[in-house]
Amino acid sequence: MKTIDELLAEGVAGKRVFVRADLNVPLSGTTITDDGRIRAVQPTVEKLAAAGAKVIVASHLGRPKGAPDPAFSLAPAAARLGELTGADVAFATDTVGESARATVAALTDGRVAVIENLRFNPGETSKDDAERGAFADQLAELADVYVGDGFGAVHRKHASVFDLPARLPHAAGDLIATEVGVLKKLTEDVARPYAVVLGGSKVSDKLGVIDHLLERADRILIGGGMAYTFLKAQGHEVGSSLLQEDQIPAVLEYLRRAEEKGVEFVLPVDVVVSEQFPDLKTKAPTQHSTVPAHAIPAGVMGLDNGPETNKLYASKLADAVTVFWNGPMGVFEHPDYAEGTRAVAQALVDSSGFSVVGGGDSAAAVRILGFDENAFGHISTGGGASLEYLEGKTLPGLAALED
Ligand SMILES: Nc1ncnc2c1ncn2[C@@H]1O[C@H](COP(=O)(O)OP(=O)(O)O)[C@@H](O)[C@H]1O
Ligand SMILES: O=C(OP(=O)(O)O)[C@H](O)COP(=O)(O)O
Repeated sequence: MKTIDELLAEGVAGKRVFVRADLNVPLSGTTITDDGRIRAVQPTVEKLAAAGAKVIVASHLGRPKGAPDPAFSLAPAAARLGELTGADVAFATDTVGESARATVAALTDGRVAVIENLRFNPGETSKDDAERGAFADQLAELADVYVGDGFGAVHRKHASVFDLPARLPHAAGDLIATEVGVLKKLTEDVARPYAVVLGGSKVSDKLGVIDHLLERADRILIGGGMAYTFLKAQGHEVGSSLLQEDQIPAVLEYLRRAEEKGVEFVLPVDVVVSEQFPDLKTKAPTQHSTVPAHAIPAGVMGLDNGPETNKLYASKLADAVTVFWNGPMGVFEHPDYAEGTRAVAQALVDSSGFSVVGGGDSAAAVRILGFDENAFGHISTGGGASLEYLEGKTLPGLAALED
């Protein structure tokens, strides 16, 4: 992979450089609740701008349905990038249309523009190679050089991640280089016990990693929205909790193999439940209670690990020498459901082992809950991306930068 410094040595002054970032930041309305992913790509953007490039920053945000949707606009992220870099950042209100073309044409050397959410175009995420390729062709017209630095999205075979770098001279940005450098160590000989904590809500995306973890980890702790498919598989009712019913046979197989291999599987023993999903905008206090994980009443949903689970998980992490954690333990965005996530973060801070926290929301959670980033071994901007990297899968966005 060509590094950004090698690219700079070749000279980028006056060139239009397309930076595929991951600016998929958590928002409350139009307010960014954690800007970590923007800060993470800032060094690459600033290096290119300082070298006189015309920098075009592109990203997805959320999962819009292939059409413009103001709720998923990148405008707040563009404004924040401007504040962080202390320079004007132009914003194009489309991705490959008139606004993008005019915005890029107006860029002078050393200036930066952000184009609108790539996923407003159906070609970005299409499974059809030709449709993705056609969108990549349009993106390629905007730029002379491609820099891949959206680590959080490198596991996606999307037009801007996979097809576009094949059409332009390309290099990897500093963020990708750092992320791969740290995660690579976890694929080599890890210091044991090696514990992995999995939670969050992208259950169908992430359950598959357990297949691999059964060969690597000593302990697997499951929480957050991931836990209920396991509890259901064990025969417990889970009310209206997040559930991936079609994965129950796979989960049963994971539990069986874990026992066979002596991998310790740890599930919540109690959970915090409520009849309704909380309002994350007003954060209004909710009616909630703690129940045993094997006795979740009908009509309620599990929204956090309970206090007994928090103690149990802290004890399982206390002597772990290597820990990888992806996915919050609850709906941490609301104070009534943040304790499980806080407890895992605190356990990692208290432990002397090496901990990697990965994922847009997990990384945001530790910062929003007030933990010092430096208390963790590494905070990765990618959840799904880091899990798939650890699995040893070929990541489209890294493979595309190889040659
Ligand atoms: N029990 C739960 N039910 C529903 N959502 C949950 C639950 N626990 C955690 N979540 C949600 O999971 C989201 C993060 O999941 P995910 O995207 O998989 O993590 P990451 O971005 O760290 O990879 C958070 O927004 C959080 O509110
Ligand atoms: O937030 C992201 O991934 P993550 O939640 O696994 O960290 C990335 O921006 C990828 O987003 P996607 O899972 O909608 O493709």
